[in-house]
Amino acid sequence: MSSTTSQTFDVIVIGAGPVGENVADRAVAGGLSAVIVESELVGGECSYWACEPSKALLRPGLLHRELGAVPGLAKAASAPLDVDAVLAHRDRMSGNWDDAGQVEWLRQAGIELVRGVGRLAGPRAVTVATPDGQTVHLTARHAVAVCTGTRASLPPLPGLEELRPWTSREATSAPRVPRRLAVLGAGVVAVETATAWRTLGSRVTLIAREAMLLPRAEPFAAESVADRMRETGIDLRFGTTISAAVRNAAGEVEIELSDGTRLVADELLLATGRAPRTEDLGLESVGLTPGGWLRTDDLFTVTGVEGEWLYAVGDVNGRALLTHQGKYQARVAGTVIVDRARGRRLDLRKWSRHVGTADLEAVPQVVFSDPEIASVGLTTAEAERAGRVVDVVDYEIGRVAGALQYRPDYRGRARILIDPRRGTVVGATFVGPNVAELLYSATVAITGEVPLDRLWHAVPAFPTISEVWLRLLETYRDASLELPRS
Ligand SMILES: Cc1cc2nc3c(=O)[nH]c(=O)nc-3n(C[C@H](O)[C@H](O)[C@H](O)COP(=O)(O)OP(=O)(O)OC[C@H]3O[C@@H](n4cnc5c(N)ncnc54)[C@H](O)[C@@H]3O)c2cc1C
Ligand SMILES: NC(=O)c1ccc[n+]([C@@H]2O[C@H](COP(=O)([O-])OP(=O)(O)OC[C@H]3O[C@@H](n4cnc5c(N)ncnc54)[C@H](O)[C@@H]3O)[C@@H](O)[C@H]2O)c1
Repeated sequence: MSSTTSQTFDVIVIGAGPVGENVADRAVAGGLSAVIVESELVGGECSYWACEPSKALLRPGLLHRELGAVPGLAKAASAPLDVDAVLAHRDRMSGNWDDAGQVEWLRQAGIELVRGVGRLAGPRAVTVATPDGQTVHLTARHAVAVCTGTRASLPPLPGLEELRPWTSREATSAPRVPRRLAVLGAGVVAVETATAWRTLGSRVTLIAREAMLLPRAEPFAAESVADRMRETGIDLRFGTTISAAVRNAAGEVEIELSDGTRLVADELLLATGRAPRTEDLGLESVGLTPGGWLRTDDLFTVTGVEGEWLYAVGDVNGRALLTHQGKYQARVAGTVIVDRARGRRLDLRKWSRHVGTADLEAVPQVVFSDPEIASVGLTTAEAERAGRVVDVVDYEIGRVAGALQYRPDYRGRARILIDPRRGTVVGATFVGPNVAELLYSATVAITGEVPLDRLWHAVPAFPTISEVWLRLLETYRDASLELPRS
C-alpha cells in the first residue's frame, strides 16, 4: 500500500554523487540539517561507472607497457598481463557496485539519506518517489541543491535499442574483454577507454569525426597520444563517423562509416559526450525548462529562479565535468548556503570563499592516456579565441635529468602560457609519462598568480621531472631578451 510522509530540513540535496555528498557535508559542518536523495547508488557515476573503474582498468596495463622501457625489467615485461586479476581489481575499486561503505560515510557525517527519484515540486519543495512506491514530501528551510550529474548522450543512430551499444557504463563495468571493440568519439572517454581495453587485449578501432583526438587539448599533446595509440595497434579513423550500425544474428556489430568503409566489432562504444540529468526533475514547477544544463552564477545559484534558494552544483551545471572541480564547487556552494542561512554578508570578490573563480581560471585535468596529458588554465587556442596576449614557452621534458632517470627513452613536452604584462603563468600543458603529478604545481602557480620572479625561487629537486619548471623559466628568460612585446 502506498503512503505519504513529510519532513523538513535546512538543506535538500538531489543526487548523492561526489558533488552532492560534499554539498551536504559542508551544510552539516556549518550546523545545518541536510537530507540527500539518491535514485541509484550513493557515490554516483564517478565511483561505479566512471573515474574509479576506468582508472583501475588503465593503471595495470600501462605499467606493464612501461616495464619494458626500464632497464633490467625486460623479462618482467614479457610476462603476460593477468587480465582476470585486473578485472577483479576494477570490481573492488568500484566497491563491487555496492554502496554500503558510502552510506555509512553519510551516516557518520550526520546526513540523512532518502532513496528514490527526487523531483522539484515548487519553491523549496521536493517529492521523492521511493523504490517501494511511497512518496516522501521534503521541504527545505534554506536551500535545494541539484547535483544530478549527467548521462551518456547518444547520437541519433537508427535502431539503437537492438544495437545494444556500450555507453561509458558498460565500458567501465564489462565483465569480459571484447575481442574487437569499436569506439565512436575523440573525447577523453573514447581515448581512455580505447587505451584501457587495448592493454587488456581488445583489437580497437576508434572512429572520430574530427581530424585529431581530444579537440580541447593542445594539438602537440593530442598528437603524442595519437602516435602512441597507433604504435600500440589501435586503428584510428579520423574525419569520419558511423552512418549505420546493426547487431547481426551472430551478435556482432556491423558498422558502416560515412567514408564508405565497413568494419565488424564485438562491441561498439558510443563515447559521444554527456547530457544533464534534468529532464524528469520537475524543473517546470519552478519556471525552468526540463532537459537542459542548469545555468548558475559563480556562487552556484541557479539563474532565472527568484529567492536564492536553488543551487546547481557539479556536472549538471555544465561548467566543468570533472569530479574534483565539482567537489570544489560543492565546497563553495556549501559555504554560500550556510552563510546565507546565517544571514552573513557574502564576499563577492574574485577568489573569495563564496565565488567559484577556479572554474573560470584554472580547471586542472589529467587524461590518463599513454602518454598522460595534464593541463590547467588556458590552452594556446583558448587564449587566441579570448583575445589574450600570451607568451608561449615550450620544453622537451626528455631533456630533463629526472625524466631520463624515470625511463631512458622518455618522450614528453611541456608548454606554459605567460601573461607578459602581469608576469604570471595562465596556462600549462604537459604530455609524457607520469606528468599527472606535475599538475598541482601548475595549478598553484596559476591560482596563486605567482609572479615569475618569485617562481625562480621555487627550486625543483634534482633529479625529478619537475625540473622542467626551471627549464621553462630559463627558456623564457633567454628568449625574452629578444622577444618583441605586443
Ligand atoms: C568514463 C568516465 C570517466 C571519468 N573519469 C574521470 C576522472 O578520471 N576524473 C574526473 O575528475 N572526472 C572523471 N569523469 C567525470 C566524473 O565522473 C563526473 O565529473 C562526476 O561524476 C560528476 O559528479 P556529480 O556528483 O556532479 O554527478 P554524478 O556522479 O553523475 O552523480 C549524480 C547522482 O545523482 C543521482 N540522481 C540523478 N537524478 C536523480 C534524481 N532525480 N533523484 C535522485 N538522484 C538522482 C544519480 O543516480 C547519481 O548518483 C569521468 C566520467 C566518465 C563518464
Ligand atoms: N580523466 C578525466 O578527467 C576524464 C575522463 C573521462 C571523462 N571525463 C569528463 O567527461 C566528459 C565527457 O567526456 P566525453 O569524452 O564523453 O565527451 P566529449 O564531449 O569530450 O567528447 C565527445 C566526442 O564525441 C563526438 N561526438 C558527439 N556527438 C557525435 C555524433 N553525433 N556523431 C559522432 N561523434 C560525435 C565529439 O565530436 C567528441 O569527439 C568530459 O568533459 C570530461 O571532462 C574526464
